[in-house]
Amino acid sequence: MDLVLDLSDASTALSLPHIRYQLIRLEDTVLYHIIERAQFPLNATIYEAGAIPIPNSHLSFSDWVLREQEKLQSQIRRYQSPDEYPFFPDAMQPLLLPPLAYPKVLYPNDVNVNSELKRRYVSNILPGCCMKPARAERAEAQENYGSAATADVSALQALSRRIHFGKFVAESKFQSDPQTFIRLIKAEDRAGIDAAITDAKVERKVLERLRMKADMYGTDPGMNAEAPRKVDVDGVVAMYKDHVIPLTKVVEVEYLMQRLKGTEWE
Ligand SMILES: O=C(O)C(=O)C[C@]1(C(=O)O)C=C[C@@H](O)C=C1
Repeated sequence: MDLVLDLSDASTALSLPHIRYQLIRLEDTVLYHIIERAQFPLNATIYEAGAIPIPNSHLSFSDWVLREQEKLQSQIRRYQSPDEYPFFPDAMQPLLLPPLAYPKVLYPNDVNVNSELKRRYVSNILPGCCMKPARAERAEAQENYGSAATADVSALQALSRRIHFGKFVAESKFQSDPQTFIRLIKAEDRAGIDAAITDAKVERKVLERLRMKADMYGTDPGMNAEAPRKVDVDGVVAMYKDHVIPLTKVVEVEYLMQRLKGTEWE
């Protein structure tokens, strides 16, 4: 799979402006896939295990589609890329293509917040982003079950990639001030690490820009300016404010907590 971060040399890969540029670019990817998903009703049935019978599986329909996609994509190197993490690590298959040699930019770690992301996606993000008239009037449409689950795969993968980019942000911040981070990590001071990686001004800018993008991308040129947007703009902002940014910070903190393992930092 393509890696949007330029890994050809480690200093570019870990430059904070470069990483932030990629985070901004990923906003477009996330928004695009959420807009695609929002054209279908919520279809809560597809998230309920057992509601749609699947031979030899107890998974919900949506989970089954995601797991099968991951099985396939694992064979074509998707999860070799250091910014891609599976939702179903147990589904990984042997590679069909020869492995790629990515330069080692990140410190070895097992941080993966995808289970929590998927839980929040189903219970909060999706109900918040689907348009309200669609929620009320188009409660279920079984003819869209496949389309909705397919759109979920793309949306979840884009969100996961954005959130796990936190590892590159954390590595960059660590390298710019190792002494501070080593002290906090050794003290297991997660709250202190969280405070050290937080930049409230950048977060405000992310949310302002996202509101403008959701409003713009959710409108067609020539459409009546008052017409409903293709996606719930407040829902999109809440998705980032309450879930995407907080989970990115969890990834940053947990990555840093593992950053000194096996090293002899003094
Ligand atoms: O850009 C950064 O410095 C990040 O750590 C990323 C991010 C975000 O998720 O957008 C998270 C924490 C910071 O407070 C600001 C922004």
